This record gives sequence, C-alpha cells and structure tokens, in this order.
Amino acid sequence: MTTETNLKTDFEILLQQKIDLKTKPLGALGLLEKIAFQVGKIQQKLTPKLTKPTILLFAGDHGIAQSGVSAYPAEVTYQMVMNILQGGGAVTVFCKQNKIDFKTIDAGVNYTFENIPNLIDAKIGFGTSNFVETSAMSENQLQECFLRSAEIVKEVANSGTNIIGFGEMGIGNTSSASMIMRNICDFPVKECVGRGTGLANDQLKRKIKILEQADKLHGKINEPLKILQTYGGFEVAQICGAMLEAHRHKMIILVDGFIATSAFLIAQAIDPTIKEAAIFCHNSNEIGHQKMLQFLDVQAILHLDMRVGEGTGCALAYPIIQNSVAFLNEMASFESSGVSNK
Ligand SMILES: O=C(O)c1ccc[n+]([C@@H]2O[C@H](COP(=O)([O-])O)[C@@H](O)[C@H]2O)c1
Ligand SMILES: Cc1cc2nc[nH]c2cc1C
Repeated sequence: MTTETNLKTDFEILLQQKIDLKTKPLGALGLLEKIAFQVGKIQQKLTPKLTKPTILLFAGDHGIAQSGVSAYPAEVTYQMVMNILQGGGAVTVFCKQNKIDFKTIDAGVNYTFENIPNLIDAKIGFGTSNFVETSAMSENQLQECFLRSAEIVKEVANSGTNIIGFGEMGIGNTSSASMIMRNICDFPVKECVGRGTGLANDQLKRKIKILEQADKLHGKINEPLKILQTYGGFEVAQICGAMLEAHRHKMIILVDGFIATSAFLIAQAIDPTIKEAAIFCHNSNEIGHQKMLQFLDVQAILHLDMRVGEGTGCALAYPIIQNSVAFLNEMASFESSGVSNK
C-alpha cells in the first residue's frame, strides 16, 4: 500500500465516498480501506472483482552461493523445487488453502529437470556467475529473462487472472537482493545485508565482507538494468520482467518478501507508475526488508516474522485483499441501512 496522497480524479472521489459511506466509523477499516480504494482505482470500478488469483514462483541458482554466503547448500534450490512441485512447500500449502493458482518456473536452476510436466522451463543457464568475480549475467541473458517471464505473464493474463503474486526460491539470493538494495537505495552495504536462511553472527560478518568486496569491484551503479545484470539472479530478473508485464496488463501486483521487493525496486526504477499497482503483502524478518519498504514509502499488510520467500506472504495476504474488496462490494451504506451517520 502506498501512503502517498495525490489529487483525486472524479472517479476516485466517488470511490472514496463509497468507502466513507459504509456503515462504520469514518476510516475504521484502516488498511482494508486503502486496499479497497487501490483495487477500485486499478480497475477503475466502484465494484471491483478479483479473478483467478495466481502466484508464480521463479527459481534460480547463484554463483555467489559458492562464496559461502548462505546457511544452506546450493542443492537445496533444486531439491525445494521438486518438493514444491509435489505440493510440499509452504507456499503450495497456503495457495491450496486460499484457492490460489500456482505455477513454478525454472529460471536458472543448476539442475537438469527431466519429464516434469508441472515445471515451466524458462532456464537461462545453470545458475548465474559469481558476482564477486564478474557480472552475474550477460546483457543478452538479462534480456532473455525479461522476454521469457513476460511471455509467461501474458499467458496468465489471457487465462483471466487480474491479481498476480511472485515468489522465488534460490539459495544465495538474499545476497543479490542486498546488492540491488544497496545500489537502488544508496545505503551502505552493511545496512542491506542480513542473515538470509539463518547465518550466525560470524557468518553474517563474513557475508558483509564478501558483498563489500563485490561492491568495490563493480563500483556504485546507477542504471537499474545494469544493477540487475551485475547482481542477478535469473529468478530476480524474471520476477522484475514479470512485474512490468503484469503492470502492462493492468493487473494487481502482489509483492512478497526481501528478494521479491528487490525485483520491485528495479521495476519501479524503470517504471515508477508500477507502484500504484503494487500491494506489499508482508514485512519479512530479513533485516533490510523494512528499510526497503520505508524507502518505497509503503505499508505492508502482514507482520508475521516470516523469511521463507516462495510467495508465502502473497498467499497469506490474499484473503485480506479479498475481504477488502468484499466490504466495498457488499457492506451496507448508511443510507441503504437506515443507520444514522452522525
Ligand atoms: O522472502 C524473504 O524475505 C526471504 C528472506 C530470507 C530468505 N529467504 C529465502 O531463503 C533463500 C535465500 O537465503 P540465502 O541465505 O540462501 O541467501 C531463498 O530461497 C529465499 O526464498 C527469503
Ligand atoms: C529448506 C528451505 C526452503 C526454502 N524456501 C525458500 N527458501 C528456502 C530455503 C531453504 C533452506
């Protein structure tokens, strides 16, 4: 949710009136009112509808994982992809609970998946290069990331989805996200780095040192696409391209945790209007996430101390968004109910 106030159009004045005249003290549904307003505004409808909610999970491996920046080994990426495909991941359980369509995409996992019908193949490579030595990917690979994920989102849009969330799986990807944050927000590296999958204090110190080394090698980068190319990963780049494509289809965009928000940081640097379409689903326990949200001047729906990614925040926040739309569409007004409005 954005906290900015802009001049309202005639439609927006009507929409706000509809919210204000529901049978409740003025403003008493809090953030739900902001969500209802945002959804109505995106759809330009006083009676908006959410159709075929979908979460896309993009998976990829990271060269930087070889520098020992994660608490888990890189094989966990492909192992978790297999687990998620079998319905055993946190996000798959939450999607099932909340009746959300779910798809998994191989953006660049370091594994050859064979005969797996449910996995969408958008593989750019077997993991990115290690960004402490070189750029995570080439310019061509970055372009390919955008093309492949845009294609997937186009298909989802054509199938009738108007609300879409993006999750990720990739051992080492909090390092990518931290470096994206460092370059977009211009914070010192150490303020952008956290424990990821659960590093101990000494391991965290080491991770900060390694990322400071990468920062020295590449220097401060101002161009958003160059930041993405330098630090990756393939799944982060595909999410960024997917968000931009979803915005072109006027979808509601659900933003998940630290890594998904780093993809959003690049997307909004490319097209600032995307912020109007974005709902920030939760505030992750990863230390930099709160700062990212503050930088964007947005309010997250849930604060559950989660740090598992996968799009779990999107899946859990979706019912709140459904309820926001439901109150807008179904609650009585003071006039229709005969309740006195002051
Ligand atoms: O979404 C988040 O805020 C989040 C925060 C910390 C970790 N993760 C997940 O953990 C993995 C990355 O952590 P790491 O330590 O390997 O960089 C990756 O698979 C993410 O989905 C996710
Ligand atoms: C087990 C495990 C599950 C995950 N899901 C997303 N990131 C993850 C990282 C690990 C280590």
